[in-house]
Amino acid sequence: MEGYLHKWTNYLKGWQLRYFVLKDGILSYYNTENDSQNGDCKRSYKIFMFDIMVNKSDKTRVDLILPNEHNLFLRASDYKERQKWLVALASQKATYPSNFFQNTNSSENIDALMKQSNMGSPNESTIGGTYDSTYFLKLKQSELKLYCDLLTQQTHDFKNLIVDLRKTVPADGKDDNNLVPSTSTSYNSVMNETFTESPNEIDIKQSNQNETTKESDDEPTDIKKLDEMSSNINVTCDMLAQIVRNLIVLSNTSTNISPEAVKSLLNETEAKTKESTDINYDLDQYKYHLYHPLYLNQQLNQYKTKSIPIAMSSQSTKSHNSLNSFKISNENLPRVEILSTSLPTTNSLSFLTAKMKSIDSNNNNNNHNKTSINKRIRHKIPPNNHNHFDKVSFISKNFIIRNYHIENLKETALLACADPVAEQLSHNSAENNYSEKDFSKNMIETSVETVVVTSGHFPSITIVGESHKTNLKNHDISKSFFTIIKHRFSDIVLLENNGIPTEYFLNCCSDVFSLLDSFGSTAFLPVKIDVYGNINKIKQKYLVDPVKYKTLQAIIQHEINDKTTHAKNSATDALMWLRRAVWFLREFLSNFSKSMDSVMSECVHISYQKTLKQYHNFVVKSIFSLAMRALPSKDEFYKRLVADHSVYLNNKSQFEHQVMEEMKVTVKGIDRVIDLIKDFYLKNKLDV
Ligand SMILES: CCCCCCCCCCCCC/C=C/[C@@H](O)[C@H](CO[C@@H]1O[C@H](CO)[C@@H](O)[C@H](O)[C@H]1O)NC(=O)CCCCCCCCCCCCCCCCC
Repeated sequence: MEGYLHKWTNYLKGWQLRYFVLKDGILSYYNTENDSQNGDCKRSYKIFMFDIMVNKSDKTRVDLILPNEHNLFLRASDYKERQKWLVALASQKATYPSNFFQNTNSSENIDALMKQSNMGSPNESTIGGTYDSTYFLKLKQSELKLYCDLLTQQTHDFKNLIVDLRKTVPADGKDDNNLVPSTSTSYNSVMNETFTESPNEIDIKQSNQNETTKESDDEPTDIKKLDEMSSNINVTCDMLAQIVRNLIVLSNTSTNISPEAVKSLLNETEAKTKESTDINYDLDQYKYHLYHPLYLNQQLNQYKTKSIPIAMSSQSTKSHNSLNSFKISNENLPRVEILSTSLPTTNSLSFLTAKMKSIDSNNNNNNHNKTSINKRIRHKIPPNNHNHFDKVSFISKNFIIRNYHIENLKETALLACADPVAEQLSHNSAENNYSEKDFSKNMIETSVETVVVTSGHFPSITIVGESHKTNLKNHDISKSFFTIIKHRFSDIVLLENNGIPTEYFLNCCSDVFSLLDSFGSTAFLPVKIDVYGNINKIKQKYLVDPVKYKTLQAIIQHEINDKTTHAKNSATDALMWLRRAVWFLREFLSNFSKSMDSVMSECVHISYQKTLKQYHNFVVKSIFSLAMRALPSKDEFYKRLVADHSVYLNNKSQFEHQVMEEMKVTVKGIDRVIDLIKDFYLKNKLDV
């Protein structure tokens, strides 16, 4: 959904008209509609962070409340428009819950995609297994809350209106107390307040005329208004009843619900959501800001200093050591926002966490320390680097963490270095006088350096993540999808007895299949649902006991011992299908990277025939045909794989060579794991 809304700025500037776009859980605003088309975004917010409130006195207002932080007050052109935004916001909040943003592709992602597909093309989500009912519960709960609030407000208004009407026209219908002239203003003000979309419809002049004329002329307007109001209440009640029915169904359902049930749940409210949320499964750059590493990078390149928050709280650093163990939290504190194409390394995050803790405890114990940190740092910031500062986020009472995208890494690194050389460089950078050599030397030495810097009111911590740039080989034309994804099959480190690390393997799958998102067509949705459904099933199992299930083989062995390999939603079944998907991918990459002249559709066809086709009935085969028709062209495909389009356009063949090499490396990495899985399955007489 998108459109103009007034946004409260401050007492000086008041309400300002801005163009808002709500999509994929992100509310972004622009100065004008034109700016939205050019991607000139003023700011973006993740909707899950806000409480959506209906304003009690202004029926055109939606208040987005972020406790202890920035609130967003919006005003629609009229009541109906406000209602549409409310429903759209609430629906998006439920569709994109906080942990949706955690990984490049989380399981919630699938649910959201599934929901979108239901809206766009109802039949497409009915393939594959079952879905987790938690998502739908959350969705319905959120809807329930919104409609309860609305109903309360509407009935309250209704009651006020009746009370006011009673005062205006006494029970016997005569204005014995001659109240009409004096109360008409109050009556009108209530009506105006209640029906803000058409305040002028109440004719004040008319109401001041003699009683006979007034009563006969005003009555239809009153009744019209009362009708309108009661029908609004009716709609809200219907919605509520529907949601309650959904909730009853959900509460009687096991944790998994069938695609049919999903369909009926969504179809019931389809009319409402379709109209209000206007979700298309088209490419949306803001979505990629959040979870697609390649697109994130592209956007950052494009918008330089625009902020793209990826929020994670640092709750679980102790027990796990990968980035995925950082959970998004709905609470405001503590939270770390990382604004970087290259997410900080595990080391840097642990370092940061430790640093935060020590700074916090220092601050709590000793105010003097806080002051000295501020002082020490202030003079280190080159003045002209302020504009590189991105979005801020509280991580503790006193501190904010900022990170910088890769384009600013030079400045970041320079700013972040605490040693004398760095300080010297920092000064140089202010004059744009540093050399690349100095910089790279410095980068290596200080790649996880942390320093406290100040900007504005708050002291902040800057961490410098590992630069992917430094990973690039000399001949690399541009970063590709393969260099940017965080988990690569080729990087899998096998554990004892050739154990495949569960978490890393699942992350590899998530990352690599995320490219499908960029294809943009709903035709790939069944594939995504299937793949991520299986990833999720295994993940669920893994999360029960990450230590016990640290390898894929351990999970399957456990099911073998428990004789649950054939149970519904078993990890054994999920891994079998996931392996088949990866096998298909492997074949495709292998075929594609054989020659510069390879044809996309041929490669897909051959790979399909060799791998998946044998397991598919005619329905699934027809889905395959559908996906084939939506295949991107080869050129498009390469564009999806390149971080910097302009570099690609000037060096097409070099980039294509680079990608082909990277594909070959990926194929080798995949081979290692899918062979091990196959061996394990065969050894245990499991279907593979
Ligand atoms: C270049 C892009 C080409 C894309 C072409 C995609 C063609 C795939 C067509 C197949 C559609 C399959 C849809 C779903 C089918 C399911 O019915 C089937 C069975 O599901 C399983 O059912 C079990 C119950 O019976 C259930 O327990 C289990 O959980 C469930 O999985 N599933 C499958 O057949 C698996 C299909 C996987 C398809 C993977 C395709 C991956 C395409 C990847 C392309 C990535 C892009 C290239 C990236 C290159 C850069 C790194």
